[in-house]
Amino acid sequence: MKILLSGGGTGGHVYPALALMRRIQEVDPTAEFLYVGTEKGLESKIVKDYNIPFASVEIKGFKRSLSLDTFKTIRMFISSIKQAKKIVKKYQPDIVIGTGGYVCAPVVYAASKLGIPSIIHEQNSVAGITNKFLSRYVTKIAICFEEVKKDFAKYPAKICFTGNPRAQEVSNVQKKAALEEYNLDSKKPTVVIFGGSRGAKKINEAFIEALPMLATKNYQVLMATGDVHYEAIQNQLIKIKNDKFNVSVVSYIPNMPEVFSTASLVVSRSGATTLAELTALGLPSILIPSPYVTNDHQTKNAESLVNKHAAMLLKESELTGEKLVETLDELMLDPNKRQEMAENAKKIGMPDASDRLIEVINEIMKK
Ligand SMILES: CC(=O)N[C@H]1[C@@H](OP(=O)(O)OP(=O)(O)OC[C@H]2O[C@@H](n3ccc(=O)[nH]c3=O)[C@H](O)[C@@H]2O)O[C@H](CO)[C@@H](O)[C@@H]1O
Repeated sequence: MKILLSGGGTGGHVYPALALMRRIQEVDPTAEFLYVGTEKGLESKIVKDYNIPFASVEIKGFKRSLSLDTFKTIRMFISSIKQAKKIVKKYQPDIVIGTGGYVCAPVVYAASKLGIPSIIHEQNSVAGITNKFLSRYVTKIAICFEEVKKDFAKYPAKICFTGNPRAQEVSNVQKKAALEEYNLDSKKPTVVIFGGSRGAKKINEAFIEALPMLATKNYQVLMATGDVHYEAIQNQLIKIKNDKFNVSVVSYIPNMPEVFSTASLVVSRSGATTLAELTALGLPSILIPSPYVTNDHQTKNAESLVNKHAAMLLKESELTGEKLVETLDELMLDPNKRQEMAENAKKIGMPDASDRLIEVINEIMKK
């Protein structure tokens, strides 16, 4: 079977496609893959480590307000459909799977116009613009939250509840000492802090403010700042650093499933793929939704855990260094509370999400 995958912009759209690919490779080693993304998105970096061919189309997202740029973007979108059609015709996939981000729009649309079956995977509790646009053209719509059904209300027969493939991937990872490569001790209670796949300025600022307080704790911290913020953070660290710090700061954590397997608590944005990982593993978390996303969907994502006592919510508007440490202490000094949260998180996890999605693919292929 030849499968064309497309998803991009941020890690939350890329990792689900790659997790699904890895599971398909396990059950069908003869399956072939092509990944289509953009050169500028995070996918061009991430996919390199997965040993599959990568093709790119040139496209950018639409800005909300109308300007001269809008016309350029429309021209680029039309040209990206032509590029995508060329790629699809050449590769001749049996099925095309889009996991969100604007790059999917021309790719999945082109596939549908060429009569190739397709699936979109919506990770969030509120559908993205690209997936809403594509819902009309695709064969199936795979979802992870019941709440998102209303966004695809015109096509109820296409909807299938699968969960996020990344959930299955992380839950199958062998627990191992992954923290030594970050100069930390895998036996010590550890908090992992990151602001989604690209980092979050406000979380980084609170972390810097919290740093002198964190240095005195009996738990350790692994912090990922995001590539674009790393240099600025490094400069700040140099100013305040002393040798006693049990804190490690990196720009990105490439082996997150392994790191999660030894973490005691996670502090992060509430991107849907991260939440799928936390619930599959049963990891307690403090969620700081990004207020800068469409329809405030990260708050809705976070609430789906918080309402079930599976996570704590901390609003970005209330985030300071002191508040961060106070909230961390509340959980890190109370293992019972963490345990309760972990159990509640695990109850909502979907550790068979890839298998469910593979079943949908097989059903389509049979027809
Ligand atoms: C600003 C924005 O539009 N964010 C969206 C984007 O977020 P974003 O890309 O941040 O998505 P998620 O939080 O869902 O996923 C991040 C992924 O990157 C991984 N990771 C992160 C940091 C790191 O150092 N190493 C690493 O491997 C995480 O483990 C996870 O697999 O896609 C998500 C999924 O559609 C949406 O819910 C988010 O709202």
